Amino acid sequence: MGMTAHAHTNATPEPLNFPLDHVAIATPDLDTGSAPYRAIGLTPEGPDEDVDTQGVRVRAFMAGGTLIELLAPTRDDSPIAAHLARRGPGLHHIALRVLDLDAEMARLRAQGAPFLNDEPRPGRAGTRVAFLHPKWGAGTLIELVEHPA
Ligand SMILES: C[C@@H](C(=O)O)C(=O)SCCNC(=O)CCNC(=O)[C@H](O)C(C)(C)COP(=O)(O)OP(=O)(O)OC[C@H]1O[C@@H](n2cnc3c(N)ncnc32)[C@H](O)[C@@H]1OP(=O)(O)O
Ligand SMILES: [Co+2]
Repeated sequence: MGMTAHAHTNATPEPLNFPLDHVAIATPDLDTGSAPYRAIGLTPEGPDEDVDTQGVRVRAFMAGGTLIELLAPTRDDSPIAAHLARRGPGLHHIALRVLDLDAEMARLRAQGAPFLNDEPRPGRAGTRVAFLHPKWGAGTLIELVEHPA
């Protein structure tokens, strides 16, 4: 079916800019936060990962092509510890995948977008990440994430 729809049906698809990479959920405890996703039938992708520069431990569940990431704080000064204290557990941020993080940061900065970090920072699984302030994000903390080549 559909063989005539595209001239290059079997070609590797071009990687897209801005697909939804992950949705992140703050939890005081990864097992507690994971319970609903395990009950639904998802299983974690590999082992939990500590991202020391963000003060978080991450457990990722693949849901279709998008991850649901549970984030638990590993330090008192973790942004997740602050979030849990002020806003409680639940949705924390969304992350959009970009092909060239440095280029997207420069482009958005030229429009006045307020990045929370001056330079890209290490994220889970060898990624580089940058965050935009939730006020600018119309109430949502937005992350841009670039995967290793
Ligand atoms: C592992 C890695 C990966 O994906 O690979 C990760 O994701 S690490 C994920 C963890 N790392 C990060 O989140 C790093 C970036 N985050 C931060 O810098 C911080 O957490 C902020 C987002 C700036 C929030 O810190 P803080 O609340 O102290 O800032 P602020 O006082 O300027 O708050 C400004 C306003 O934003 C609101 N606000 C705070 N956190 C929010 C959130 N997650 N979603 C939506 N709104 C939020 C506050 O209630 C406040 O609103 P009102 O003024 O109306 O009260
Ligand atoms: Co994230």
